[in-house]
Amino acid sequence: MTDQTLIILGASGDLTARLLLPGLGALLATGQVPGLSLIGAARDDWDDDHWRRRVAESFGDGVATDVAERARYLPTDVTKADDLRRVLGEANGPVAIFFALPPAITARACDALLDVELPEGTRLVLEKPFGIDGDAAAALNSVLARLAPEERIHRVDHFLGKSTVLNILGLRFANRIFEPLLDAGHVASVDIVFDEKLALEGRAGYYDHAGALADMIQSHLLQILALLAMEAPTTLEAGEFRDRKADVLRATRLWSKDPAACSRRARYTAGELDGRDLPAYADEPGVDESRGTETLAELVVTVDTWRWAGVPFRLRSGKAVGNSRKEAVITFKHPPRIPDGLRGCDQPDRLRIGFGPDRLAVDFNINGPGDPFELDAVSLEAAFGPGDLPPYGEVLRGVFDNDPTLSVRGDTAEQCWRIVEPVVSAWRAGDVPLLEYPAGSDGPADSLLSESP
Ligand SMILES: NC(=O)C1=CN([C@@H]2O[C@H](COP(=O)(O)OP(=O)(O)OC[C@H]3O[C@@H](n4cnc5c(N)ncnc54)[C@H](OP(=O)(O)O)[C@@H]3O)[C@@H](O)[C@H]2O)C=CC1
Ligand SMILES: O=C1O[C@H](COP(=O)(O)O)[C@@H](O)[C@H](O)[C@H]1O
Repeated sequence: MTDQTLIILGASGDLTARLLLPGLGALLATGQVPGLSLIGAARDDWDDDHWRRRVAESFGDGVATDVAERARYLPTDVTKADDLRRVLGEANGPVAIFFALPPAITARACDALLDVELPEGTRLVLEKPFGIDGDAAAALNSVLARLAPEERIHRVDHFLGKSTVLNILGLRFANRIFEPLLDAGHVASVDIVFDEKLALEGRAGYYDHAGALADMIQSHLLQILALLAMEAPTTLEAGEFRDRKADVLRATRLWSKDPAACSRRARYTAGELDGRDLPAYADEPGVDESRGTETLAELVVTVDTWRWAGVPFRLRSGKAVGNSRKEAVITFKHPPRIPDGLRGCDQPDRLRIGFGPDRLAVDFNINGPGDPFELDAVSLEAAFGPGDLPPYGEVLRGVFDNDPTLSVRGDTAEQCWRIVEPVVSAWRAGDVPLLEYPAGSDGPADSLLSESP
């Protein structure tokens, strides 16, 4: 049994309670991380008992009770080196430091760590968005390089821990029938959509500074794009897998030189969603309306490679959307020639990879009942098997195994900012209007996604 310690900076936050601790509980329940101690740190004036109750509630009944009972909480300002030194002084064995903090605070905490001696083998685990823009991401990478070697820096993107997202690899590279068709010769467009019913949910402190573009598209959806567009790696070992993803993101740029033509931004107004009356985003507690933060973003990019040049990849994510649509849709070109006499072949073939519900569907045209020359659109569906672990459990397994495969490499994090930066500048300059949509609706009418949900 190897003793080690997980330190969670931002222990009182939403991420820690809702996703990180349940993921850790599920991982601990497998017995794969024996000897773990847990330390929580945030500015809140909590004590050990308060933190232990939160940990036990998030783990669930009877899960890793020894870890919950021994957990420590230290009131901490993570931007102060003395506070961080005190927290590290309580740790046993090698340490993993999880920054469950808003990105600007993470950067300040890393600066503070430069004045602290870190135990041998320390792993640094950073949340998305990585930095607040490209310059900040580059600066943060320089600081991190002084704190730990790249293989011990885990830039978390929990979408890479979702079994449905990882299924893209199996679907593409362990089957003969789809992969030969995935190129500009056959594919008309690729849509990656993550529309949520969730609204702000009390997260103004973080979200009002990030917005949908940084919160979802610059991070999660570009990672999905990388998996959908990458060349086949010979192995899923970290070095090669991350190289193939980096190839795609380096080749990705906006569809047009005019950000107004290839981006949309919008914000929800008051509305009703599943019986909940939601206030307008601008009226949510903690929101500064003058920031003009978007709650829905769309972006069209091209992956400028031999395989994909000319295929639009349309990325979209929105909050408080009535129809929770979470999927990647590959739309194929029409067949080059349909014999005269066959009717009803208007729908293009589509491959749909659902991220909730987790399902795979192939839409195509076959004989319907009755007239054999009249075709109907049908869908073949399969459910993806659930993963052993929730996404954060999967991500943490990589951290404890010292395996960075599922984390985002430093250069890739900077590329993701490079891709969205012309849009960020155009939005800041007011070149793209901030549209509105009622909460509970399907989003703004002026959408870049031609296909209706
Ligand atoms: N919530 C989610 O669904 C997800 C969040 N994330 C990422 O997780 C990160 C955190 O988000 P979230 O948990 O929602 O944000 P919250 O605002 O809920 O939590 C932020 C945490 O940081 C702490 N904090 C802030 N400043 C300091 C400081 N100077 N010293 C010590 N603690 C500090 C806060 O405690 P206090 O202010 O009391 O000190 C709080 O515990 C973000 O980068 C987000 O992108 C990623 C995936 C999903
Ligand atoms: O990172 C984030 O992801 C969630 C959506 O992910 P899910 O796994 O909870 O479905 C999103 O709601 C949140 O705004 C964002 O920060």
